[in-house]
Amino acid sequence: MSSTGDHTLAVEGLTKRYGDTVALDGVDLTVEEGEFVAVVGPSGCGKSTLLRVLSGLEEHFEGRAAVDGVDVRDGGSDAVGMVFQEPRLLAWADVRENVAVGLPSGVDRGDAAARDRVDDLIETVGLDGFAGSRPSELSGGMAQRVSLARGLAYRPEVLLLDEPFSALDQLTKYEQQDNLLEVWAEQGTTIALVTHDVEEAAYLADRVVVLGGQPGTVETVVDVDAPRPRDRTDPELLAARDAITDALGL
Ligand SMILES: Nc1ncnc2c1ncn2[C@@H]1O[C@H](COP(=O)(O)OP(=O)(O)OP(=O)(O)O)[C@@H](O)[C@H]1O
Repeated sequence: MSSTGDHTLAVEGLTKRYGDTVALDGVDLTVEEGEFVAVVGPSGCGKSTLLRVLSGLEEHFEGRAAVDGVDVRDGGSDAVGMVFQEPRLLAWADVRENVAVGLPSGVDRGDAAARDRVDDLIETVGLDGFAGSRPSELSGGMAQRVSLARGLAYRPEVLLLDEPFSALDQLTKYEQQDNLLEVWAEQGTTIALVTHDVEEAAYLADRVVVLGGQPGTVETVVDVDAPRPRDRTDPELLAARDAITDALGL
């Protein structure tokens, strides 16, 4: 993938209503090219809604949302990839086919390089040996990793991730977080990641946006200054976690 856009995310005065429910209320957020931003907040504060607006899935909202320099209402940019909270796999297709769906259009899926790319991704997410399995044969955590591999297959320049590791056990979660950091470092991807996990947010992100309450507004933004590659026990990470936890009122 390569786009002519600026690989940024920009939201200004974003208000999103569902009937009488105000999901987001006047949210401003900018993510610079190559930056990794995490969004945390209590259940129902509008985190998924924010990603849905950015990915062009919501038509009706107030304010402005642009991805890769393109207003989402103008069709958005094809440099954007999204990994949804639920894996949304094709039930009739095996793991290999589900991952291949994520390859950019125009790529011949039968091509040797494309097959290698898919196999590499399956290995990266720790599912070698399951390439021929159907979604019904996978655990929730395995299905979530297929979904992540599908999102990465596209090599998006801007990646929107909605709780991509929520169904994983702790060890697998750590492995997948580190894999994502490798992809991010190699490809210079701009990432916005929604998570409930404060430790995950602090470990992965350059900045953590804390959304508060219902409706969702930006409560505070915590800069995570710990050097990379990060050590999970770095005192700066622990301090960032405390700042996020305080902002969440936990
Ligand atoms: N399609 C919809 N129709 C009606 N209300 C909706 C819809 N989608 C979201 N909402 C409401 O908007 C608010 C924000 O929802 P959203 O899913 O964005 O929150 P969230 O922070 O991602 O929650 P969670 O952490 O539980 O996933 C909630 O009150 C929710 O009930």
